[in-house]
Amino acid sequence: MPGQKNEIAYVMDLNQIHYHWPGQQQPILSIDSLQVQAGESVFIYGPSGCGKSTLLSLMAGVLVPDQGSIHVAGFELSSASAARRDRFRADHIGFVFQQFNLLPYLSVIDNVTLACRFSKRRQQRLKDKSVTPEQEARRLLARLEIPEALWNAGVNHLSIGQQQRVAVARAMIGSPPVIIADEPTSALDRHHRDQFLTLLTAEACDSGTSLIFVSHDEDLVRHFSRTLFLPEVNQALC
Ligand SMILES: Nc1ncnc2c1ncn2[C@@H]1O[C@H](COP(=O)(O)OP(=O)(O)OP(=O)(O)O)[C@@H](O)[C@H]1O
Repeated sequence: MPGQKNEIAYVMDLNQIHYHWPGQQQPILSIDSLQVQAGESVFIYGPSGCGKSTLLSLMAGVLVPDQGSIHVAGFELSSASAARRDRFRADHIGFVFQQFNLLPYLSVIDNVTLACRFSKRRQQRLKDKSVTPEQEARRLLARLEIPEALWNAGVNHLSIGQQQRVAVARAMIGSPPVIIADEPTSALDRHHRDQFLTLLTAEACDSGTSLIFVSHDEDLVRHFSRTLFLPEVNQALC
């Protein structure tokens, strides 16, 4: 298959990446090599403005690098068309954004199952386990400690912390090989932040999903199996 590597060694494999935003002279990112293995949970941290969100957008195929290659689960995302990247992302990458991007006019359950409606791959993975999207949404919501009384409510009835966990359930449904999370804990107090990370990393570990999580908050390091300080990996000036 075009764009497919023969041997899938890494869930995320970046080589010789350069990226600069339009209108800027200097690249914001210049990374020789960065790999994430299947099942790893990797914490990427660094100061504000050092390029963490830009890196995640490249990993998710929202942006494409000026140079270099990005393979995700063996597929060369960096040379694929925009439409192919969008399809690949829906099937293989769960994205948890800073603002969660939940749909306010849908219930909690419908927000979670929506990810399956856009992806036959996610549906198929659930079918292989003889589970419906609704059953899996219920399992994930229970696992992430969303009270059952809220499952049919609109998402705007939920606290910020609950909305974050719904966003995680939506990212995880249908077992994508990788979850990418962009600083989703910034609005939480220390207790709720630790509780959220414990639930997120436990579910990722149990489902064999790799987790790539960025933050400027070094305190979160202990929740992850590996830590990267982005300014050390990034040869571009921060
Ligand atoms: N949409 C954009 N257009 C142009 N330049 C951008 C854009 N987004 C980010 N940048 C530039 O890239 C730099 C890195 O931004 P990025 O959001 O990746 O950093 P970050 O490490 O995630 O920061 P923070 O921790 O504050 O979220 C910014 O300083 C900015 O100059």
